[in-house]
Amino acid sequence: MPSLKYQAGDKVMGRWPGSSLYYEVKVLGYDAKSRLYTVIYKDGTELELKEQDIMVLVTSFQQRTRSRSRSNSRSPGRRRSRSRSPARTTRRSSSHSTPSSLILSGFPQADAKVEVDSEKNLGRYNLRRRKEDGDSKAAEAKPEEREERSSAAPPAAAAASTPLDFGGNIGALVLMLFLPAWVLFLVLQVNQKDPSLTNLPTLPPLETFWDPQALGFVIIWIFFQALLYTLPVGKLSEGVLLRSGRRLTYRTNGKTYLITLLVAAAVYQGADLTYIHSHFLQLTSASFLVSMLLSVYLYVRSRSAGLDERALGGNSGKVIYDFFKGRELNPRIKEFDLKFFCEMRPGLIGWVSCLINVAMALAEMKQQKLDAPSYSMILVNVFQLIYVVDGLWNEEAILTTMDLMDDGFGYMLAFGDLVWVPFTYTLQANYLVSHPNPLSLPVLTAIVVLKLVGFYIFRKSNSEKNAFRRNPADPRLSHLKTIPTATGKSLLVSGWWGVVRHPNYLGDLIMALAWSLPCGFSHLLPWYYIIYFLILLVHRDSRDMNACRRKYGSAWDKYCRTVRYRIIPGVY
Ligand SMILES: NC(=O)C1=CN([C@@H]2O[C@H](COP(=O)(O)OP(=O)(O)OC[C@H]3O[C@@H](n4cnc5c(N)ncnc54)[C@H](OP(=O)(O)O)[C@@H]3O)[C@@H](O)[C@H]2O)C=CC1
Ligand SMILES: CC(C)=CCC[C@@H](C)[C@H]1CC=C2C3=C(CC[C@@]21C)[C@@]1(C)CC[C@H](O)C(C)(C)[C@@H]1CC3
Repeated sequence: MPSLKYQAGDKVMGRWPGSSLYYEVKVLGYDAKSRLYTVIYKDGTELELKEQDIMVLVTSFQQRTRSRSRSNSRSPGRRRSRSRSPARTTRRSSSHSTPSSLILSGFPQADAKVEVDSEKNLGRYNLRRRKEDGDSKAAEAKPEEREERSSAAPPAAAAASTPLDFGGNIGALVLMLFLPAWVLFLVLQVNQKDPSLTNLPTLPPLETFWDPQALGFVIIWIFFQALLYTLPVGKLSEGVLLRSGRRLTYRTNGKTYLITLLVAAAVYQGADLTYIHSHFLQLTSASFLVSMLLSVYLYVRSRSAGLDERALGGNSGKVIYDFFKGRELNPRIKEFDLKFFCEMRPGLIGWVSCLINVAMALAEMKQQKLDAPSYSMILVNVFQLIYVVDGLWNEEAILTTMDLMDDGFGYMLAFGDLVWVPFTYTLQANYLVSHPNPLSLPVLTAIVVLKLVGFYIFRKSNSEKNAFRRNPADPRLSHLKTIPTATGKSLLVSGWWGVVRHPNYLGDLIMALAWSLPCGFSHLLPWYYIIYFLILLVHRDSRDMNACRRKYGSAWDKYCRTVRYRIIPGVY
């Protein structure tokens, strides 16, 4: 490569894709067509980088010399503080010719210009490779060592260059208009005697949508849940390490309150919950209003969030897209985490525990003049109750999901949590109120077995990944094979995560099937959930694949080669 800036064999600093972190890499070659350098990181990860993502390596000698001269000019106080905190970044000397990106020796500082602290940085980055991939414990570090190393993993600042999902601004705008319209369609359609596709509902007069009492109930419900969430009862759990270098704590007390609510509902049965069924449209529009106000609040406050507090995917600078996707990663009012609260409490608990689904069962009894809910209704209620109780029981596991780790909190999740989940995930129960579907015992048994199989796969796979991410050295996981990655984190390649790349989605989809089956095959409407869910999870899977490809580079490719299927073994 004669006329090139970097030659094969050169040791340089290469930017880690999607981040502002630079690590030592060796140049392997250059592709004139794509104008990309192939480089290899110290752990063996090979990536292709643009020239602007590469810079000259600052050697330990140069570094030491500069550090010495710099530290000589520093106040003793500053020197002391540096040696006490090895994870701190160092300021770039003005004479240094490297780009103003970040090369980190520890936690990233979004707005700081820092320089290569190569000795320390490389020491941390120089991962011990496994003798073989299957030798899981040989190369795994102690948890505290792992924690330290993983501090180098998260990208420094929310890059505006992160690829846009959903078709960017236009796609986000279309979705923002389409999603509420779709909810409205479902809510109106399910009340039709014949909810088939050839019999579309007519739009009711505008004043039907507005009911101050319904708005009052929605606000009271949310504030009641917020009050329960803030009481100092229950466990405090730690979230994952953030790019800002912080770890947030969450009060994971959902199950305590779910039990309290269920007991309270069983004891106090005087309330006429059928109000929920008869005012479903008004409750939906009231919740939509609340989610809209919340989204505006979230967008406005995100303007004062630091770069390292913004989601990588929601900080594009495109107003509509960022409003939809969510700009701030973990918006909090003091210790009150808005995203965690909205995702786990008002909508989720409202969905099943003592409100919407139960209200549908009561409405069915009233409308069909039954002494007890039908078997189909009982199945749907019990299945979804299991799902929500499980979610709250394992609340801590949500801290390692995409929503909590990667997605900002904006319209998508605010609307999803407060409108989409409570008012569309209840569609099967809503449908059964006026469209009975008697079940024979063998069919009922088959559906129960299907649900249990789905639940088993869902729970086991989610718990396996959560346990591994929390403590990779957990002795209960010692039998699992892993692939090391340049970030210091490993990827599970056997167990559930060796079957397909998203075994948890597989379990979730099987459960979704079991939720629709009790409604029979007379209409497509109650099957909407599984169709939507399939689209959501396939899209989510590809978003995650792209994000992991950016995070883990060739280690991810290796994982994909080993575990070939994404969600359904042998099919997809
Ligand atoms: N009912 C509903 O409407 C919905 C339910 N869900 C459910 O929520 C749950 C969470 O889903 P979601 O947040 O989308 O995704 P996951 O819980 O699957 O999280 C994906 C992350 O897991 C890590 N990961 C991926 N592969 C591996 C591996 N081989 N070894 C170790 N870690 C790995 C990666 O993060 P990293 O490496 O950074 O840790 C990746 O970004 C699922 O069960 C899903 O079915 C999701 C959406 C909607
Ligand atoms: C179309 C649209 C607006 C999509 C928004 C998607 C949200 C509805 C979902 C994104 C991820 C979710 C999760 C759950 C509910 C649905 C949303 C918010 C979840 C809380 C359900 C209960 C599970 O046990 C779970 C905790 C694993 C799950 C987490 C993801």
